[in-house]
Order: sequence, then C-alpha cells, then structure tokens
Amino acid sequence: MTDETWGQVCNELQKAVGQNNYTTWIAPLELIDLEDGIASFQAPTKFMCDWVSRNFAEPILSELRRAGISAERVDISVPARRPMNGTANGATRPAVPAPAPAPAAAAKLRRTPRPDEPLPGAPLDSRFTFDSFVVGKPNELAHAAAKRVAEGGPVTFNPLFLYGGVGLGKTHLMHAIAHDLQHQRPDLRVLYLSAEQFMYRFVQALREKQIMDFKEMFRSIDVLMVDDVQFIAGKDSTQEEFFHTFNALVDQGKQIVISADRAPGEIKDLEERIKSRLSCGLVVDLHPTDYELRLGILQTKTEAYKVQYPDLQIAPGVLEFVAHRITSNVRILEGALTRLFAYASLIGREITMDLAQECLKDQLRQSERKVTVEEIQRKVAEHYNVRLSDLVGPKRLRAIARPRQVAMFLAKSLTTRSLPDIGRRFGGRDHTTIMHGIRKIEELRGTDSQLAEDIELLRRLLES
Ligand SMILES: Nc1ncnc2c1ncn2[C@@H]1O[C@H](COP(=O)(O)OP(=O)(O)OP(=O)(O)O)[C@@H](O)[C@H]1O
Repeated sequence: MTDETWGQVCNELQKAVGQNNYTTWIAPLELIDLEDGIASFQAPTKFMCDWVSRNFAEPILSELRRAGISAERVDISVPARRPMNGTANGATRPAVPAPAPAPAAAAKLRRTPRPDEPLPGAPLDSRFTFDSFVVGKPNELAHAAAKRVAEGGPVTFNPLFLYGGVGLGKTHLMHAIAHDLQHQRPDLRVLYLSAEQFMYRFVQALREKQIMDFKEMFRSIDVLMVDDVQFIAGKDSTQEEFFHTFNALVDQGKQIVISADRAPGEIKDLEERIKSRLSCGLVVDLHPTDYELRLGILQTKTEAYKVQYPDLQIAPGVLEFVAHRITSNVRILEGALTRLFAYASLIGREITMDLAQECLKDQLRQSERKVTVEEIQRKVAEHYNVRLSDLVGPKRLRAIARPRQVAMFLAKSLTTRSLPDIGRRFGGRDHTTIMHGIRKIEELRGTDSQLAEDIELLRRLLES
C-alpha cells in the first residue's frame, strides 16, 4: 500500500471515529506491514495496543477494505523491548519477533509525552450528550450539576461526585460534560477514563519506569473525569497515586468529576482520607428511575427509532406498559425497546401490546417482583423502628398497628400472595383483617403525605 492510500484511509478513519478518537488512538499507530491479509501496526504502549485492538480494529479493517485493500485481520503489537532480567513474568513472546520500527518511529515512541500532547483517555460515546439525556425527578440534580461543570466556568464544587446504581446514566453524563467542553472550551485539556484504566496506566508507568511522565501527564489536565472509582478500593498503591493526583489538581483549581456505584463513605476498602476528599465537593445521587422518567426515555428513544423504521407503528399504551413493567435500569429499558423494534421490523407487524408481551417475555419475567412478605415485614419494622415480633403480633397500639397495615398493603401490592396467605404470615390473622388494613392505608394515603412518602420509599427500597 502506498503512503498516499494509507493517507486516504486515515482521512476516512478520522471521519468514521471522530477527530478526538482519531488523534488519541489512530494517529500514534505505525503501519508496519500488510501481507497475507494481515495489517500489522505498532502502538507506543501495551495499553494503547489493547485498547485499539478491542475498540478500533473493526473501523480500521472496514476503511482498508473500502480503499480496495484486502485485509482480514488487524494485528497490533508494541515494539519489542529488551527484557531487563530475562523474560518478563511468564509473558509469551511472539513466535516471530516484531519488526523493528523505522528510526523516526522509534524516536517518536521513546519521546517523553509533553503536556500539550493528546490525552490517552477512553473514547467518548458520541450518543451520550446532554441532548439525548432525559431529565426527570430522579436525576435532575445530577443533570444540573453536570451542566454547570460543562460550562467550563470557574470551579464551584470540587469534585463533582456522581453516584447511583447500575445503568442510571453516570457515564452518559460524564461523556456529555466532555463533549460540551470539547466544543465550548477547546483550550481545556479534558480527560475521561475509568478508574480501571487509571490503575492500568499507573501500573504500566511503574513497570516501564515512567512514573514521572505519568505524574506530569495527569497534572497537566484541566478537567479530570474518573468513572467507577470504587474499582480502586483495596488497591493500595493505586489509591495512593490517585490521592496525590487528586490533591495536585484540586490545589491548582482544576475540575474533577468522579462517579461510583455508591456514596464515598460507603465504598468499602477505600482509604478514609480519600473518602473525605471525595465528599468535599458536591455529592449527587442518581436515584432509581420512576415511571415518568422511564416513559420519557422510552418516548425519546422511540422518536429516534421512528426515523430508523419509518413504517413501524406502535400502538397506544405499549410504551406505558413497558415503562410500568421494566423497572430495573435504563440500560435494560433501552435493550427492551431495541428488541421490540428489531422484532417488529423483522416480522413486519405493528408493535401491539400482544407483540410486546410475546417479544419481551424474558425481560418481563426477570423484572417480576420477587419480594417476599417476610422481607416487607422486616423493612417496614426497620423503617418505623418497631420490633418484627410486634409487627406480626397481637398488639393494637397505633404506633404498631399503622406500620402493620402499611406492611399488609405492601404485601398485597408487591407480591402475588392471596389475602388468606398474607393473613397467615401476619400471625394467623383473618383475611378480612388484612383487607381492612389495606383499605385503611389506601384511604389515608390520599390525605397523609408523610404516609404516602413512607410507602413510596419502602416500595423503592424493596424493589431495588
Ligand atoms: N436519563 C437518561 N436519558 C437517556 N438515556 C439514559 C438516561 N440514563 C441512562 N441512559 C442510558 O442508559 C444506558 C446506561 O447508562 P450509563 O452507561 O451512563 O450508566 P451508568 O450509570 O454509568 O452505569 P454503570 O455503572 O453500569 O456503568 C446508556 O445507554 C445511557 O445512554
């Protein structure tokens, strides 16, 4: 392949993967060879080699093919280094030594990274923008805080700590911040990476004796975003380095955004000093989705699908049904919608309620509540600070009777147990007593907002 053809392939790749990804991941590659359908490249580091192989091999192959080059496989390696003490720990060596890079390339690979070089973070998902993020009660604070950071103005809270369960939009918001900053403040050096990648790069820098480069690179960043920070818990030297990086950046007034699956204080095996540093800024919880947010997300994504499948009709009530029944997280909700559209387009039928039930039966079964009456009793007793034995016992004091009725109400609405069955689990009460308890709560819920809140909170706790 001529340099000119490779240049054209690069131009196309730039369009396909985006400027940022291209500069960070593709530009540093050195094309070494193209033989027997194998396109061989060298990458400056092992990390880069793994990342590009995993994420960019496909686009490279398809652009090569579009340029008329028959390529079956992309092979990326790092330049062979002379082992310091025999072979590296059990590492297998390639059967054929990797070709030596051209002198210019070798010089490039050994050069110490300078602060003005592109940052080796993780690629950003172009779909994760503020425009595509649906805002509702459970995520409005997180969204507002992320928007503030994305303006790139003076740092008002540091760090911004976003936490919440799986698939609730933490990564989406972080990518959205990075996209906006790239657009509005191209002068800022923004780095997004997962805590796992932070560790990987740190360990690699230690191994390659490039720890000063590592420190210098991380301290040159204006906005650092680290996803899933719980990953570094229990990893002592990574935590130590993270702590120093964090402090150095905060001292320089640089913005930090962190995400985790739980609040800083609740991350097990994370050093106390890190917990307290992480709690210093704004800590925001992404709550589990509620019905309105799920419906909003489904409606927004359906609009996009209608462009893709203009002939498909969706019957009234289907989105409401899905929003009602699939409550686990947004990733699963999105998966259900994708499946629905793909299925309907394959069989060429309107998306009706029947079709949705048929097509999503596995997802619906999985999300069926499996909460037990005993669990409900335990949680209610905890919440109202009464003894479990009292909750199911005979005492008639209001302070116990009311929580008992709440537990009966939740048992009826969250399980499939019959009234006599529930009665048996409440100390052998008659089914009419259970019915009376449920009615009482239904009635009070309309007038007593505290009670309504308690029930909503308990329901969420039990369903999460
Ligand atoms: N409010 C929202 N509006 C639109 N899409 C959303 C919203 N919340 C989440 N999503 C989508 O749900 C999927 C999962 O979100 P994301 O990857 O950000 O979750 P996460 O909180 O980082 O979870 P994890 O901890 O598992 O990585 C993504 O496709 C994302 O675009």
